[in-house]
Order: sequence, then structure tokens, then C-alpha cells
Amino acid sequence: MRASEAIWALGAMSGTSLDGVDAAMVMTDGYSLSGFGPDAYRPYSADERAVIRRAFGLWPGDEGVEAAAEVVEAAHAEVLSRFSGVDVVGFHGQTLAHDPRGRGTHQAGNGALLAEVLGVPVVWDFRSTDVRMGGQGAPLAPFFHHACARFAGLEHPVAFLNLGGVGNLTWVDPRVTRPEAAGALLAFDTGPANAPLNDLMLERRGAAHDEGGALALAGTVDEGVVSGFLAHAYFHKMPPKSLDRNDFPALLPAVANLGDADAAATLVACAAAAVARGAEHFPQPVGRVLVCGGGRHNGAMMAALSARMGAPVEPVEAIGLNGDMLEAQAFAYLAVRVMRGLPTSAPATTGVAAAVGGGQISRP
Ligand SMILES: Nc1ncnc2c1ncn2[C@@H]1O[C@H](COP(=O)(O)OP(=O)(O)OP(=O)(O)O)[C@@H](O)[C@H]1O
Ligand SMILES: CC(=O)N[C@H]1[C@@H]2OC[C@@H](O2)[C@@H](O)[C@@H]1O[C@H](C)C(=O)O
Repeated sequence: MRASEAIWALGAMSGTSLDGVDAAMVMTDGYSLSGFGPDAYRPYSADERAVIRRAFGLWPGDEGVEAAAEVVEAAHAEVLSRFSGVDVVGFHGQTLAHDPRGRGTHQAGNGALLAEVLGVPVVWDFRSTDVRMGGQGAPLAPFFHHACARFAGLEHPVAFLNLGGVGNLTWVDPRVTRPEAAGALLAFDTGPANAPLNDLMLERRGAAHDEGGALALAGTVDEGVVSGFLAHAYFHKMPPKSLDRNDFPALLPAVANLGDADAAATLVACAAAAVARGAEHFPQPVGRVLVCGGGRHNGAMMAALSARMGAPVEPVEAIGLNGDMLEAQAFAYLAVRVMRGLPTSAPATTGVAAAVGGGQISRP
């Protein structure tokens, strides 16, 4: 295999909203994308989810972490073994805790074990090196967003917005050829996205999420709660910056006295307002905001974003991408970059001092 040859990489992501494992293949030489392959989704069972949820906020060695890691490893082994023709796997694992300037960042799941089970090299532990070198360790998808913008032939600055449990925003100038070069990217977490809304739905309606945003669409936004939320210190920090799932503990209590629909509408407005606040950091205006992640299925979220952003807000499907698989594809792409010694983050994406390639490589 020549170093410049494009290979098939399989990426896997278990996100903060804890719905399940996404897995998807991309073909790449580590620089540009040459195609997309099959994908799969493996939901966690209620019992599995409960084991992982109990380990949120915990660090290696803490009671409960090993049980969560075993669930994560077994679910990944099951879904990843469905694929064939895989040259390398990019395994993100499940973030349990993230405190880049304190205890570090913690993703459960052992890639060495998966390499044994799957019989292919596995790249994993993508975030630790970046954190050790002074970066936030997140977001890491921006280098892939850059590759996507170039793959789609975009010629002007554009934003990618991921609406998962947490939101993250990437400003991309596709005219700059290398993602680590100055002026190519600016990326950061925007704030809570679906996580507080999911928590509300579970608490009030026993549902996993607000399907289509129907409940939020029926409610009225409490603007007082939104302005209180925007007073949080996070919105006064300059990017790059990143968040843990539980960094806004006061948000849910702030809607406790509102009716269900008004509370949902207000949480959606907070998520959208956080994104709009983030967009104030863009070095140049963007022509469009391309949305990936589950939040793009929430009509209330998309409407709130359209109202608050100064550019058209569209799902990434508008440029031919799969918005449910973008993060899994990102870790496939990043795995090939790690294998080839290329950087996966830069000062403008994680705040790391200089461009760095994270990730351990485990061979079977
Ligand atoms: N049909 C839908 N209607 C409304 N919301 C939806 C729908 N489908 C997914 N979502 C929301 O999207 C969430 C899942 O998004 P996604 O899979 O992108 O998150 P994640 O990858 O776990 O999170 P992160 O990117 O923060 O790691 C669900 O928990 C739900 O809140
Ligand atoms: C520490 C961690 O796992 N962060 C996740 C989380 O989910 C969304 C946002 O917060 C983003 O920073 C990141 O994931 C994406 C895939 C990233 O690194 O780009």
C-alpha cells in the first residue's frame, strides 16, 4: 500500500445523546475524500444506556467505568463486524467526562481490544494528545468538514453545524487547501443542543426526544430564560472552546415552571441563540449553514436557527452528504490521517499550540 493511496476506513461514533453507535465507511488518502461507503446504526438497549448513563462524569478507575466500557466495546464489536473490505477503523468511543483544563478527557472503550476482535488496525483515543498539548481535545470533526466542503466543490466560506447532545460549529474556507493552514477553519462548541430537550422530554413525557420538534413548535419562547442563559460565562469566552454534556446544569431548572410546550420551545430557542452567538466569531460571513446531527430533524430547531442566523440554514443533504453519519465518517477520515502521520487538529479548531495528530494505533 503506497502512502498516498486512498483506502477504505470505517469510523464509529457513540455520541453524547447516547442513542447508539453510528458506523460509516469513507475512501480517502487522508487528504481528500474519494467516496462514501455503507453505513450502519446500532441503538443501545435501555439497559445498556442505563449502564453508560451511570458512568457519565466518571474517570478511568472510578467504579462503574469498566461496566460502561464493556457495553461500548461489545456494541461496537457487533456493529463494526458487519462490514467488509475495511483497511482501518477509527473508533471514537463514548465520552464519559471532558474537562480539558482539569482532569483531561475520557472516552470509554479500548481500541486495542477491538483491533483483536475485528482483525484490522484500530485508531482510537483521538482526543488525549491534543489535550496534553494544551488543546481542548474537541471538536475534532472540523478537519473532516473541510474535506467535505472541498469534496462538494464549494468555493466560498460555509459553516457546518452539528446538532447532537451538544452543538458544534465549524467555519470553513474551502479555498484554503490544507485544514491546518491559517484561515482554513475556526471551530468550537456552541452550547447545549438536544441534550436538555431530551432530558425535558424524558422527565415530562417519558419520551426520548421531541419528535420533529412538534412539542416545541406548539409552545411560546420565554425570552427572559433565553437572555439569562446567554449571560453564562461560556458565551463570553473566545473560541476555540469546548463543553461537557453537563456544563449547563442551570438550564433545565430555568424552565421548571413553564408548561411542557413552552419549556421545549424555550430550550430550542436557547440552543439556537447559542449557535447565533457563536456565529458572531466567524472571520467572514458564510453563504449557508449546513446542519448535521439529529437536531436537523427537529423542525422547531431548524426554524429557530433560520430566524437567528444571517444565512440560509439547510441540512447537509443539500450538498449530497449524510447528516446522520457525518461524525462516524469524520472518525474514519481522521483514522487515515493518523495512520499517515497527518495532523487532526490545529490552533483554530481546538486551541492546541500547533497542529497535532492525535490517536493511538492498535494492530491486531
Ligand atoms: N426525528 C427527530 N426529531 C427530533 N429530534 C431528533 C430526531 N432524530 C434525532 N433527534 C435528536 O437528535 C439527537 C441525536 O443526535 P446525534 O445522533 O447527532 O447526537 P450525538 O451524536 O449522540 O451527539 P454529539 O454530536 O453531541 O456527540 C436525539 O437525541 C434527538 O434529540
Ligand atoms: C468531548 C466530546 O466528546 N465532545 C463531542 C461532543 O459532541 C459534540 C461536541 O461535544 C463535540 O465537541 C464533540 O464531538 C464531535 C464529534 C467533534 O469532536 O467534532
